[in-house]
Amino acid sequence: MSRNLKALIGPSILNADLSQLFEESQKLLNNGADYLHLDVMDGHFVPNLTFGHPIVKCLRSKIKDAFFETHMMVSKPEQWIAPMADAGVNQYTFHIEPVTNVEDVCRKIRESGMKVGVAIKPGTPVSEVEKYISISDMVLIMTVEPGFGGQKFMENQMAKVQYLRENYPLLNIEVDGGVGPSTISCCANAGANMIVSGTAVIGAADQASTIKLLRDTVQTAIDK
Ligand SMILES: O=C(CO)[C@H](O)[C@H](O)COP(=O)(O)O
Ligand SMILES: [Fe+2]
Repeated sequence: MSRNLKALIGPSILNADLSQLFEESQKLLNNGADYLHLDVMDGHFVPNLTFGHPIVKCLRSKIKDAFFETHMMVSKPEQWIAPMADAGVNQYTFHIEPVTNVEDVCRKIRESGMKVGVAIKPGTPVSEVEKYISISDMVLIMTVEPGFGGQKFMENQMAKVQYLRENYPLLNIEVDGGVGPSTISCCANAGANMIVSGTAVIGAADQASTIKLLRDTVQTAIDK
């Protein structure tokens, strides 16, 4: 795999104690998280609700320097670009499934100063997202049906990751859903370099060593 790639671990705070969002986030960063993955759900694209830009803005006011990725599980990603940029988001990752003009959304995200992530659900073919690689900074391959934390990792999604890694050696490929110590080798060997892990990290007795294990496993595969 290309040595120019970097293993990055972005814990998801979805299943954390959200009444303590700042403390939980700071703890993850103190324990070695490379970035924070913030799951935004609108109750329409997915059957669940979380939080939006006002909460992200509050978190940003207390955490100045961490990289924030918002995973936008929403039906109208275009609607939230400006508010999320204003809230201090660094990367805006959105699902392409409900969007008719993906190029337009990518351009608007970039113009607002954020990095662009494009995401697909397990049922969406990788060819659907491949079209947008040249105008994106990262592709997210979901390894659960989006909507809830704590679900079982879908190993059959690794074929998509493998295909992308073989064809795009320098692409940032993120996996999200059911990823933890027992499934990380699978992700690392397929070629993912950006790892979202929610339940496995939040619930770990030792967060720092869990984050380190995830990162070391992925970096070892990259350096092979
Ligand atoms: O996008 C998501 C769900 O839609 C979450 O990021 C994901 O589920 C992470 O949590 P876990 O590691 O517990 O699966
Ligand atoms: Fe997510």
